[in-house]
Amino acid sequence: MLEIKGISKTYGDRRVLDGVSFAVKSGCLTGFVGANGAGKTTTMRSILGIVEPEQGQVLVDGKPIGPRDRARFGYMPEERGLYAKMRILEQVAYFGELHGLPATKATKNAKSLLTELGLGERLNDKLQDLSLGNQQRVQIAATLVHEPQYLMLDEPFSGLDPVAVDVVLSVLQRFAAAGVPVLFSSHQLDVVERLADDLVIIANGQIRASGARLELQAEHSRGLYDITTDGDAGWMREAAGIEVIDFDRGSATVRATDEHSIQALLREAMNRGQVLSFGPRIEKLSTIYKEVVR
Ligand SMILES: Nc1ncnc2c1ncn2[C@@H]1O[C@H](COP(=O)(O)OP(=O)(O)OP(=O)(O)O)[C@@H](O)[C@H]1O
Repeated sequence: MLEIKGISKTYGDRRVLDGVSFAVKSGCLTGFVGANGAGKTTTMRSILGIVEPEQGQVLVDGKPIGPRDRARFGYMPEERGLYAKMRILEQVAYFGELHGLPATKATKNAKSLLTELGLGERLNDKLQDLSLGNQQRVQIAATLVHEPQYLMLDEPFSGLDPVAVDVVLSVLQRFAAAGVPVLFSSHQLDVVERLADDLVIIANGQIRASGARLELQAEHSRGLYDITTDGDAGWMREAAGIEVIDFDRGSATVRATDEHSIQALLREAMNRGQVLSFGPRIEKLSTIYKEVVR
């Protein structure tokens, strides 16, 4: 497990990280979400020791992180740094060797990762001859080639088509399943909602929410229901203990103050006509995000 405890960083008179604390659990994909400039990259750089925070510490399995731990990290920075004219297999293997792998092992890992990422037919192509999405896959292979035991990726899914997102996801899940803590930042909330086991939401250098995604969604969905009737649902606005959040003719999203109010609403709806569908609503991450960063 990777723990970030009370990290603060100031540039000039701007505090860009303010007591940032969260954990990245082994075996989990943790999505790191925040607006531009919220502090995601600075947090990742602090974990890696590229940025020196004034306060706070990073713990690896309960102990302060050291250079040996950092050598076992895989980090994919926001600024991609590959060689345009180098063949991709050679290039990924080279990154493996830079991390201390023997040449044969580096080539073996590079080949199997690139193949897993769907580039098995392109091993001898130069990077510059690949589409941007495929170049991104190569960058991911270069991040993973030395079999890192901790993973941090800045926007690994940006610019990928839906099939590529799934390919990269399955590779990251394989690492997570082997016990690797995986932290990835993303602006694509729909992608994070689908992929992340845990969530960390940062705004203005402060952590606004963190923990299991499903728990966070359940917490923000308490008392929320979707109901569709065959008539006009306008009467629900007057129902006791009910707040209508959204409304479109026969359909409404409501928040009930208690169990009794929602049961009464359902009975009344059935008295008035047909209830076509009814069920608890799980709040979307994009809505929760807007609520917690406000
Ligand atoms: N070396 C630096 N000197 C001065 N300010 C910096 C430096 N690095 C980052 N900042 C500032 O710190 C804040 C946080 O930046 P950071 O790159 O961590 O945000 P981010 O969440 O990664 O944003 P994005 O989603 O746009 O990548 C920003 O206001 C940025 O301008």
